[in-house]
Amino acid sequence: MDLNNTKLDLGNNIINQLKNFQQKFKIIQKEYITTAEMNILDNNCEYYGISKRMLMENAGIQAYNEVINHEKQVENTTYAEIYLFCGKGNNGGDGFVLARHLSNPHRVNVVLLNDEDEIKTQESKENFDIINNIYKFGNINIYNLKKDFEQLFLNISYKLDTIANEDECKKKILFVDAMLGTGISGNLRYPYDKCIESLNLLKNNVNYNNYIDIISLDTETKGLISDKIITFHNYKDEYNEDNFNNLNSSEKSNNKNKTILKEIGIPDYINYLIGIGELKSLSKTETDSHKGNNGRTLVIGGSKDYYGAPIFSAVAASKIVDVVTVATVIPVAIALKNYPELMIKEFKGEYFNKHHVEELASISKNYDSIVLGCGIGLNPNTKEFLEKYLNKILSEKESMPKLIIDADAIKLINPLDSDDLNKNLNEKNKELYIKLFTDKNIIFTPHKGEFEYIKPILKELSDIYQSNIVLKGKIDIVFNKNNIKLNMTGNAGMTIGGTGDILAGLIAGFSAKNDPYVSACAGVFINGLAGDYLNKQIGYNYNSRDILNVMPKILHNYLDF
Ligand SMILES: NC(=O)C1=CN([C@@H]2O[C@H](COP(=O)(O)OP(=O)(O)OC[C@H]3O[C@@H](n4cnc5c(N)ncnc54)[C@H](O)[C@@H]3O)[C@@H](O)[C@H]2O)[C@@H](O)CC1
Ligand SMILES: [K+]
Repeated sequence: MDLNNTKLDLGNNIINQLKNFQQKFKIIQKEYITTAEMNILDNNCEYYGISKRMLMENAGIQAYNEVINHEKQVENTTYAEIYLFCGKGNNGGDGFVLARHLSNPHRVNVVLLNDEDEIKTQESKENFDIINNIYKFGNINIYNLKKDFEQLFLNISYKLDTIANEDECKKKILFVDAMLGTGISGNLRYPYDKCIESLNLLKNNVNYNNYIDIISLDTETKGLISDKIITFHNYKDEYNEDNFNNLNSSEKSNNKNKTILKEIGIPDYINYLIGIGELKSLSKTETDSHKGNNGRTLVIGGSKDYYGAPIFSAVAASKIVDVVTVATVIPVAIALKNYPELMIKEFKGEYFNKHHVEELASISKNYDSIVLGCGIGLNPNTKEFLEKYLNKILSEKESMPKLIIDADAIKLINPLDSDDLNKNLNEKNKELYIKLFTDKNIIFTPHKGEFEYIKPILKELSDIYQSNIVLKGKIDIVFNKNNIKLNMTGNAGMTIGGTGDILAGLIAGFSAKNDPYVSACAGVFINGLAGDYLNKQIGYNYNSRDILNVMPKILHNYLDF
């Protein structure tokens, strides 16, 4: 099964192939999505044309359907009043959409937790404006909680008393929690904290309890006890991490039982596509930074046979981090004199060998990320060097930089005792490749041929591998034990020499200060984007140096680096 033999028509056959790939390498996707991943998905939806405005409308309609179902749950119960507590983020935006749909025929009270001019996003503002335009005609009241707090909760208690007294008519009041969703950070600020307190008080009041329903949109705002959570797209329990983990098992299952998951128009395959989201999630260059703050990368590579590879890799990394050192052997170091932006650490000899291990291992811990392998060659001394070097730095776990293992290094560390790739893995350096493949800070960047050296190891360690693999090809596959994504950028022009070295350098640059998996995704994406940009300008007449030259422009276009 090979994703790269697909015809241009991607269709769902690529998803089936992806599923086969997942099975083959026992990639188990998590059942829920984290906030960071949701934000990446948001931006990727936008990148592929599914706007946040569309998603918000879908969320609001899905919530509307659920509210109506919930209302009907008890025989001829109706919501005499609905209060939607709306925050200033997009969770609040969902509330505005829901209010619009509920306002006919329900009586709807939109309660702003912040002032109108604090509403954060365009899509949320637009949905509030609609409410503002029609509320005179619809059954809609608008409150500003900071101004109306006392009066509002007095009104609510009065209405609850009235309903409680007319018991026979089965009326209820619905509170919708559209205060905070996945954008919550830290402890609740006023008036969110007081609002939650007041709602919980009302809910716990025996005189009112039967006449109140509380429904949370997307996530339960911290501290609120709601009857139902309508969450969108993937179930998010990472958001509830603080109180989710504190919940005991029965509460946890209750949390899940009261959560209903609604799809909002994000097609499943978008989860598998790399887009602008990964790039945007990377930490930005700190403005008031001093040298080294924005990452330090070490490139270990080069040999008598290849001197260009480590340079391509190092120059690529230098577009992202502010300190790049090339550790290489003398024939390459001479060529590096023309690259003043790079620091050089020179080692005697024409190939790396075991005498270089001590010194190189000791300087390695001063770096945030390391590229290992570009142009390093297949000399037997180098194989011995790699095994000793890797064993040494992998034994010092605490200061382990992110490690990108590329090109010949992938071949050299292969634990097979012969070139016959189907032979069993030999015991000789088994503990080395177990260390290598169970470290989530390690990223392998094989092309198809080099992947043959990795496959048998992944098979044997299929239950425990944690490292990241970038399987380069027409469609790049970036995966680890719990994630798999495809990269669609790039074109046939990218097969020129050096693009793999550039990719390794970009991933090292990104991963110096960011999550290794996301950095690997961002690396293949931006590398292909640069190639596509050049392809549009000059067809296939570009080389790796051209890619390096346009990289700052591409990075700037897509990132506020
Ligand atoms: N991700 C998606 O695909 C979709 C997301 N949608 C909604 O968008 C939400 C995420 O929107 P946002 O990222 O704007 O985040 P939120 O809507 O959760 O709001 C975040 C804002 O609330 C404020 N805030 C954060 N923590 C606070 C605290 N402790 N006390 C007081 N104020 C606090 C901050 O100013 C922040 O800007 C989701 O939960 C979901 O409801 C929907 O529109 C559907 C589509
Ligand atoms: K909420």
